[in-house]
Amino acid sequence: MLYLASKSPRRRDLLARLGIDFDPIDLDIPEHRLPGEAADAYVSRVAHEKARAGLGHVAGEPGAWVLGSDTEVILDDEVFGKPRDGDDAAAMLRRLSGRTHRVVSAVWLVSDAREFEAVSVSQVSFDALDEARIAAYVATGEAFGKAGGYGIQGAAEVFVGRLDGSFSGVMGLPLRETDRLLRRAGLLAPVEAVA
Ligand SMILES: Cc1cn([C@H]2C[C@H](O)[C@@H](COP(=O)(O)OP(=O)(O)OP(=O)(O)O)O2)c(=O)[nH]c1=O
Repeated sequence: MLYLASKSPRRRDLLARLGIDFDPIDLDIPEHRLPGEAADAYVSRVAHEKARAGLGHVAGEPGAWVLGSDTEVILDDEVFGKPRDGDDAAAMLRRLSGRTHRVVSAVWLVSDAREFEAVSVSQVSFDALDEARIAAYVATGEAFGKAGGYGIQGAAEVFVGRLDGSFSGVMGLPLRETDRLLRRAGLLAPVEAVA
């Protein structure tokens, strides 16, 4: 049985697109970067902690696998998590305006016996945003609950001049990488080699 350790409705929708049955597990894992911890290592650690905590939830169930994921926006080694409030969201968008940032999504698939990780890194270039656009976007409410204070799958897509990477990865669960993990674990059939 596969479990998804996530409260995120987006992750649930994305995983469902891979055509695999799973049950979601609601968890609240604290997300705090440790002093001196590299940004990418932090994303990986949090995703791992989510997956491991999910496994703790279903402890003892034979054959249980748990998927956990974390997504962060990273600019100049600074990690932008989910905004605290509207001012925080506007401040993040001001910093992202006219620049290219990275979006890192780490995915861990864990069982009692084995663990696999995949990481998706995307480069996202934002157009220059003026105060009126930032205020209008924050007023839509879309910024909340999303790393960096924006959702590429919504109205913020118009800010994106260029995306080099994975659209689903930016949204929270990179589908190609997750599909590969599930195949490595034997939860989906291996892909036949094409001659
Ligand atoms: C950059 C970006 C992030 N996001 C979302 C994906 C993640 O849900 C969220 C980052 O927060 P996360 O801490 O990765 O995830 P979460 O708290 O929403 O869910 P859970 O820990 O229960 O799995 O930001 C978008 O939906 N669109 C985007 O364009």
